[in-house]
Amino acid sequence: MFKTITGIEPSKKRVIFFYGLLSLFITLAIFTLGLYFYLLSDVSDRTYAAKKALSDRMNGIFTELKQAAEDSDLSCEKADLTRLRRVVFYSPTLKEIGLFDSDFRVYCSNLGPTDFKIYSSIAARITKSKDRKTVSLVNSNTLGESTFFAFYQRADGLGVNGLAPPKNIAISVDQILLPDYFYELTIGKQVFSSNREGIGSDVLAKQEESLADWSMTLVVFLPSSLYWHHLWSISPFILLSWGFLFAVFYIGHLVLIYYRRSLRHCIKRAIRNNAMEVYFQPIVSLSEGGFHEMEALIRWRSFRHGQVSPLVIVDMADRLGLIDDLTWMVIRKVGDFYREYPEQLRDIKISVNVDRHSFLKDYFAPNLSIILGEYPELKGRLGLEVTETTALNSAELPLMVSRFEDIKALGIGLSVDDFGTGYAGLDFLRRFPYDTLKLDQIFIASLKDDQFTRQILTSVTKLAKELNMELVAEGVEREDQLNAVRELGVDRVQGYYFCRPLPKDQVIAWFEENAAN
Ligand SMILES: Nc1nc2c(ncn2[C@@H]2O[C@H](COP(=O)(O)O[C@H]3[C@@H](O)[C@H](n4cnc5c(=O)[nH]c(N)nc54)O[C@@H]3COP(=O)(O)O)[C@@H](O)[C@H]2O)c(=O)[nH]1
Repeated sequence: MFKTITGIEPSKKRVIFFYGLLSLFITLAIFTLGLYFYLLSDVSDRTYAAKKALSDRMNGIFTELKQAAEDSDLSCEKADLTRLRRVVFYSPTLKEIGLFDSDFRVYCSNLGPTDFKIYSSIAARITKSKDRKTVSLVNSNTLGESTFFAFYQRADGLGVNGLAPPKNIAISVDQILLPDYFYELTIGKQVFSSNREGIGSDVLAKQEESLADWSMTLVVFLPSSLYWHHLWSISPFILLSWGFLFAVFYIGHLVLIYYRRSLRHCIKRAIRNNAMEVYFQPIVSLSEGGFHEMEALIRWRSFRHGQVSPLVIVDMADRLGLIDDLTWMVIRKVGDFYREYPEQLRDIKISVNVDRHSFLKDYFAPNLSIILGEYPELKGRLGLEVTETTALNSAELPLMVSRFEDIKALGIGLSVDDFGTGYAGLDFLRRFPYDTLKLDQIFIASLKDDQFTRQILTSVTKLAKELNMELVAEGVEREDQLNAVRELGVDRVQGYYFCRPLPKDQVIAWFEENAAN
């Protein structure tokens, strides 16, 4: 049995392999995807930051150009030259600055008077722009090929142009994007600054921002090499997380196994799976010398915990909120027993133990009626033994009387179990419509030698008879106890003296054997 069941459980090696693989898969999924999404968000944030820095720099350049244009006239006098030189001296970007007239002729620069015409295409863009500003990449005699030019024209036609090497402007982008990302910055279709040739691997993602005011576009590339580089650098952390996750899984697995093997869980599962057994103990009638009653008693042998006491089962079922499920299971098994041995059990009543508090529940009697519908064999034969383990309060008392009446209306007999040890007093017997009173075995054990017990039981017996209740003496183990019970005038007896609780086939065999005698 043990081998069969442990055979179902996966071996330790397989469990470790499974959780190892599962935790590795989850760790890799979290880190690889996490890194990918982190880089996507980073490239997007940094592209936006670069665009903002570029925009600030462009605004700075035009502020400088406006300063240079202030109070200028067309003379290129000393004051003009001084102003132009001061702007260039303090500018972080501009290397040269010039003034042009309304015909777009540059007549003055910080180097002195000059005379050349601005390209007509640029002049047209200045005229068309809404605030008479534009930028361009043009050759310059002083700064060489692809020099950055910014143009601003006042409303009266006087304009200022500033020259800068592209790297002076691109530095604001470089500071934000390098060395992680590659980018290309264009003005119109002309490439203004770019390092995209250096990518050297696949591009994992691309982010684009445009600065419409300056016709600039910034495209930023996320190279796959950056992704792999980061993944490699966090690999020790990945390994640690794998180990941690594996430990969490494995400890969780051990806790689950521990819980599944716990008595609490085993009892829960056995009740849910109908996996408990019911034993039956005959009750003998002394006057008739026969037996027409039995008590159904729960029995359960757990694979892990061995034979479990019914007291433990009942207590745990109560704590798990499964006490009623236990009762339904026992009653159905009694129904099955009648079905299996219809002939042998034709004249036999069987009683089942029920905690008194179950009767207070409003679904109890209706559920019982449903089970009687499922098992018509139980009608007129089923009895309930009410165990009185806790006291009833004043609100519960009248409710209990009405519940008892509902149950009796279903044709079910009611007995007071363990009379004398629970909360059932003499007053109870008068109030509740019990059919049978079962004297607890503790009194039977001391009946012969204890006069006080004898006196109590004599009055109880008298009262029971007055109330038309049947009496059963529980726990009769020896002949002297049987004689004492007989002397008391109790007719029906239950105890090891006659028969211990037995499984259904054995109790049927006992019946057949004893009926023959
Ligand atoms: N709510 C439910 N309670 C149940 C159910 N099945 C049992 N029980 C209750 O558990 C208590 C212990 O039951 P158990 O160990 O089965 O003991 C019963 C008999 O085996 C025992 N007995 C009978 N004859 C003798 C005897 O001669 N000597 C001796 N020492 N013991 C004997 O007595 C118990 C009879 O119980 P009861 O008549 O109910 O008092 C017990 O309190 C059960 O009620 C269940 O399905 N539901």
